[in-house]
Amino acid sequence: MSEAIIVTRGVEVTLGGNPVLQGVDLEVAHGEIVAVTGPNGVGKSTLLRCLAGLRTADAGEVAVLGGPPRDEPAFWREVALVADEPAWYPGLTVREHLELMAAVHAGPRMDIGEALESFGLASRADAVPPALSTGQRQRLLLAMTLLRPSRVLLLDEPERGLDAEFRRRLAEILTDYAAEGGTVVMATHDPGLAEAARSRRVALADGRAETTV
Ligand SMILES: Nc1ncnc2c1ncn2[C@@H]1O[C@H](COP(=O)(O)OP(=O)(O)OP(=O)(O)O)[C@@H](O)[C@H]1O
Repeated sequence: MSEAIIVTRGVEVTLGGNPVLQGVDLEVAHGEIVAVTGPNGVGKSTLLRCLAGLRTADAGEVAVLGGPPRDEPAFWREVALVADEPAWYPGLTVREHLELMAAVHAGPRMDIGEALESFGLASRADAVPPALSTGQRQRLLLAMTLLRPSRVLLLDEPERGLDAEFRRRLAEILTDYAAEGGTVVMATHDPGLAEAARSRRVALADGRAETTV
């Protein structure tokens, strides 16, 4: 068994007086892709927020890369998150967003042209985000995140707004990332994406996590 990069033990979170997570045990190995599934409101985003250190568990333990997640630069240099907060600047073009990521993160994983091609954004390279479609903006967020080096990728419904063809492409992008030694946890409602990415499926139900496939 390879080294566990993410470990949770008995994680409990109560929100607005309601128990959401009630003892989540999860281990994610180095190079593994885990898809967290389950109905709306079951706690997938809450679990990701705990892994990202954006929410503290009321009980239990969370370790990412050997220690508790910390909302500080050293942690965020290793861990990349795509959630639903917009992370783009209205005054910069698609190409400039990618140039910005390449400039601030040492050792980008691909060059700008490659990223534009890989994420299907070449024809929109000179557009600003407000002029992009919903799916193109999501591709931009993913391109910015995958361009920078990281060891852990946390994705909250990465399929949001993406067409079927690009979802298949995303599965390849994620398997390549994992093959390079990255570890992925994504919350998803798309069983096709979870399967195409050859992920281990972990279903959240009644506040607990269970591997299903
Ligand atoms: N700030 C908050 N205060 C109170 N309740 C909250 C808060 N944030 C989330 N919740 C509740 O916690 C539960 C879990 O929410 P969460 O967003 O983690 O679910 P999810 O599985 O990601 O859902 P979805 O599939 O709809 O994205 C939901 O019932 C939600 O209404």
